[in-house]
Amino acid sequence: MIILFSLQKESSFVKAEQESGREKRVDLTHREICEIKEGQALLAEQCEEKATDLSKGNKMEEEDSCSKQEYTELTLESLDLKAQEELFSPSLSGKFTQRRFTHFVTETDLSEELPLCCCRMETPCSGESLSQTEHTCMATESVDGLVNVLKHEMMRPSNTVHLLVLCEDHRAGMVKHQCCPGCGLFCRAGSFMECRPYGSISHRFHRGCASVIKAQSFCPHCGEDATGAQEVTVPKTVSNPVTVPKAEPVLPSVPAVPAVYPVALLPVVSTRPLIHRAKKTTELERTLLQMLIQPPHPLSFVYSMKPKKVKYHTKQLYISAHHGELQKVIHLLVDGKDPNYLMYSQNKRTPLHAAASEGHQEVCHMLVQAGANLDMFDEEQRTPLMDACENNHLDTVKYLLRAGAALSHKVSDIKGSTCLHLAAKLGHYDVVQHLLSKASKQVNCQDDGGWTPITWAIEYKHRELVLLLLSRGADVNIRDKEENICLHWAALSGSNDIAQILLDARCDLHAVNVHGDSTLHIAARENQLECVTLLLSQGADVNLKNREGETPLDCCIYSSKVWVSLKTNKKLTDARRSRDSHREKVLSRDISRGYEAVPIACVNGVDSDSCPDNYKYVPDSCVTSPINIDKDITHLQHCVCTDDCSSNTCMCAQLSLRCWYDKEGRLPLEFCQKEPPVLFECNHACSCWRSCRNRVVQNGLRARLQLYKTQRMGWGVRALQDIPQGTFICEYVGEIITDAEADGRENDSFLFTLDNKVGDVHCIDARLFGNIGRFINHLCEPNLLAVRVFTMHQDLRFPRIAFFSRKPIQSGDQIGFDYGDHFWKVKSKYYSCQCFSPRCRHSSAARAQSLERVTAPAQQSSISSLSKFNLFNFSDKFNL
Ligand SMILES: C[S@@+](CC[C@H](N)C(=O)[O-])C[C@H]1O[C@@H](n2cnc3c(N)ncnc32)[C@H](O)[C@@H]1O
Repeated sequence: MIILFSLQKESSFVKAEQESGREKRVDLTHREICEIKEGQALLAEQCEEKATDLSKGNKMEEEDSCSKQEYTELTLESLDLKAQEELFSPSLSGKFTQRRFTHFVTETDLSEELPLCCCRMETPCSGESLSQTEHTCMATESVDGLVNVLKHEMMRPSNTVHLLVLCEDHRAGMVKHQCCPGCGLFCRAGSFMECRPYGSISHRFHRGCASVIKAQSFCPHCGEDATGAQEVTVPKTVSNPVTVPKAEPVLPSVPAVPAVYPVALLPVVSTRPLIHRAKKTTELERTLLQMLIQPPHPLSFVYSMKPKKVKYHTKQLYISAHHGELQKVIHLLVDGKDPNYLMYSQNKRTPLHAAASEGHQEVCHMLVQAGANLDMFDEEQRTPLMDACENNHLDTVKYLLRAGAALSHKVSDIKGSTCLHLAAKLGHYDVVQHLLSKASKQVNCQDDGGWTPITWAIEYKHRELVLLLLSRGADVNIRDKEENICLHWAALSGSNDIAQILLDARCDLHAVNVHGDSTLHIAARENQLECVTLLLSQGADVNLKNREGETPLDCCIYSSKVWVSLKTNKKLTDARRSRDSHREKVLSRDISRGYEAVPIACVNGVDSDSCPDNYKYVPDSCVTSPINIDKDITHLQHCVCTDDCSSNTCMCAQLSLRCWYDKEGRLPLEFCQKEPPVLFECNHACSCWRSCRNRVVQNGLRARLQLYKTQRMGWGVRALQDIPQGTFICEYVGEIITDAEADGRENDSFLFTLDNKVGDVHCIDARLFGNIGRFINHLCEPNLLAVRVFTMHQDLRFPRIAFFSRKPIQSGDQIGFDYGDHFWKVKSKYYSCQCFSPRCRHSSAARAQSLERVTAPAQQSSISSLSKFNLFNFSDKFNL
């Protein structure tokens, strides 16, 4: 019983049950025999005949029931004598004999052999047998086109010519290889080719005949290189030749007659042309067969079968072929029964179908020789070769292929299967291997369901066959009509080790079919625990939904082991995904695009936001409208230092009372953080070197920082190294705009006021153009200190805003400065501070408290003194 499962759920399973051809046919055969027993004239006649045979002591019954093995032994015995004779005969080439003998005792694969002669293979024809035929030698002498008929014995130089009844003289000539294997004419006079491989006996043949039997380059007798053969001319000695028109030596016009040799010894040539030339045995064939089967022979029961005047129905040919009754088959063929008879009650199968499905190779050969069509279809479009493949008869498969049977036919009634599909389905390893050796391209041939041979091997768990097919190029990702791939089928059949093999062969674990079912859906639905475990371990998605919205968990049996396994995996997967979602992803290696001396990476471990890209990173402040900054070099105060500007005599340092930077370039611990002085660094008008100590901010960013996503403050900046107090961290860079323009800007979250108390007020807006400073958040306990610094110009309206570490900062700490009370006064309407410092002054709780304090005048002064440094004069701009 073959059940073709659809991979769809139970409700939509397409189950197609079909009777296996073999089982079905066997049943029907029995039925037919029963019918016959019930009174059909045919069998009655046969029974009667058998009874008569038995009473006469006829051995036919025993012979019929003789097993194939017994038959082989008998024939081997008889032929062994021949082989031995050949082996030790001084007249034969040892090589030739060895080839034939080896061939005889080993394999039947004659297709690879040279088409050599069989001049020494006599049919065991005794004088007694000949008494029933005409006592006429059928040998024909060829003397340059003239032929002369001579006397008796039964031989032929090759199977391409008829068996000839020969006289003793011609038998001797045949044995001496004087008969041309191409045309069967004796070469004793006239011109012909002679090959003398070993000097003693010459092998004779016609040059033209050699090409007819495809032996142009070698002697058709011994197989030796024919270039050494010579053309010789022997004077005519025969007095009364029968004159016939001169003609090129050609093959006999009738098909080759089946000789009663064991099939293993019969040279097999493609019988296709013969099949097409003759559907039925000719009169001549029948005569010769009759001659062969008439005489009893001491070595082979084959020849002991006596002719009986029995009239068989052609059906008997089918039945005998099915049962492997070789003699009977021969007898029936001689009797003129049609080898292509269609057995209507058996799906229009032919006798060749019957013999092939049972592996009766020798019967097949007889039928083929008698004109049976190798590629005859039965009602299911099934050929004899398919039957042999399906029933694992390797030798018969080999024979039929050698004889020319086609491999690529498809069976229409069983979903377009080829021989490979049929053999793969049933796990016939050797047959599949042989078929692939003959037609490797068919390895991925799809049947009507879109299934390839490997699909069938997988479904039926033929592990070794799967490996074989993979090694021969089977594609594991070919999709069938439902878009399943091989792994779906392994999941369906629950074949864990095959699934592993397929995964190793890069079968797609995540493929889904037309129903959206993954391999895990299939394994879960089929309750295949081991497969489920394997697929999960390989990373199959336990949460994947099919077209109906079902996950694998929804498909399996509730509380089953598969369910527990999937449930556990789901929990672990969900937990891992949750963890993964928090794992930081690097969104940018360097947001400064190389403009800073150290790269600034951007990471996000909080959400799926990508790197901020709504601004342009610039390393220095810029303008977008005309702003007149005094950069006149003659207006610059500068030093004339000859040292490294570390002394108090440095003019630049004197501007800010002293050089504040220590030799490490840091602000000293005593630097006033409450009211930081304005710093004047040396400039290009100075006499000192560019490397003097009084240049830090102008040297740019040096600390290793990272832009990262905070939990509650949007993007923020953290240190990636421990930073000592007083270290320059970065500048607040942006677009320099007038205060009036700043007031008109829609987004005021990035404004830093440069309130200098000396002239026009300007701001730095980092909203559209900015550096890492624009991401620094407010901390109520800030670790940064904002300091005004002048470097290349000294226009007091436009100080640079430089952040220094107010205290030691540890690697990983968020850096932040105090935005000032005014900022929070404005922004607290929208949000509160999220710094979560114990001393947070702008959290919602802190704000509520401060509202209470507003009524207490004593504390108001303390607030105003605190806000002095970070005083926001107007709006929500950061202020120094
Ligand atoms: C100069 S930006 C700082 C970078 C900003 N976090 C971002 O994602 O672009 C200022 C904005 O950051 C947010 N912010 C800064 N410090 C904060 C704090 N302590 N609490 C809540 N929000 C803060 C506010 O939205 C504020 O308007």
